[in-house]
Amino acid sequence: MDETALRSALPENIAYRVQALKLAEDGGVSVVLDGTGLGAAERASFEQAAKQAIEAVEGVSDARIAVMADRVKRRFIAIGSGKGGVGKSTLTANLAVALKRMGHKVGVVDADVYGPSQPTLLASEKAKPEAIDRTLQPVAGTLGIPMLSMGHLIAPGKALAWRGLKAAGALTELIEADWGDAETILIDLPPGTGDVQLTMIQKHRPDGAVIVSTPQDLALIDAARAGQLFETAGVPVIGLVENMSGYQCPHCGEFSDPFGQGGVESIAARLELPFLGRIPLTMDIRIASDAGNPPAAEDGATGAPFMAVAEKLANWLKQGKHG
Ligand SMILES: Nc1ncnc2c1ncn2[C@@H]1O[C@H](COP(=O)(O)OP(=O)(O)OP(=O)(O)O)[C@@H](O)[C@H]1O
Repeated sequence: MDETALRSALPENIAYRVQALKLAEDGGVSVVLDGTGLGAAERASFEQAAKQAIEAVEGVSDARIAVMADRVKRRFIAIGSGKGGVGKSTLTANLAVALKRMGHKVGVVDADVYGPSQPTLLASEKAKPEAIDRTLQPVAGTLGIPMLSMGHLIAPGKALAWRGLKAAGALTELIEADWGDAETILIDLPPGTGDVQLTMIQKHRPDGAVIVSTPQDLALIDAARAGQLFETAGVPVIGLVENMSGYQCPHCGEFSDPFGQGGVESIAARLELPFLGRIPLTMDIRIASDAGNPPAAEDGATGAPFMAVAEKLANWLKQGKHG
């Protein structure tokens, strides 16, 4: 029995992760495995399988297995808005599926304690996340995107009792969950600039923020305030998105601008922040998103504006700036 024989005793999916293997004179074996991309449950089962396989080799007295921690470089991107109901959750879900289709390893945290809607938008309402060693395990949403939502933790109708410090604590649990190999986590923040946002900024410091607003004046003022909160805390604002921008009547085809148009682009220019694009107000977006099938999951005109914003975000992620 030698180290080569011990390596070949390991199952193939474990053998290629061996970083070091040492056989001591007393027959004790230590193995170090690379745990990149493995969740807590997989790490535990790899550890057990490796121990069993090595200890089954004749002459081995004992096997000690160490699975090294995940070395994924992970970035958190906050999606915020000044006001509620401007489409922040819809944008988050569509950006997640768009990024996923572009090959990104993406995850979603729904931190919107006031109206957690990602379980609906990403079709994971029935899922119940488990905890392993007190670490939450994300559930699979649309296109298999790993996700966790305040909605998975809070019983329906109990959201009010969760505001303030409790919500901020829950946010930490969601952020520090077992994100496996996900490299980009989009965080759907509650609207405004309250406790959850402050915890996000002070404790978890996202790598960047996207601000969404409708074009009407009141929403714009609040969006500018949300943008400034991030900027002041040193969190780069990746850019502003104008949602519900222009409406085409499905009957007569005429375009109208119920909330005005171009307001977000001009406020972005005034604040010297990038403008990432506009998403029109369409019935298809609402129907598809609310049915757990965000339009960006498929090719077509409805999903195209989300894909365009996602490309700008992807560019920022690649270069740390806009190309
Ligand atoms: N571009 C759009 N066209 C049509 N409907 C939209 C569009 N964007 C969002 N909606 C609809 O508007 C409603 C509010 O959107 P959403 O929940 O994404 O907003 P929010 O800013 O996340 O709200 P909250 O304050 O609850 O967090 C939803 O019913 C959604 O389907």
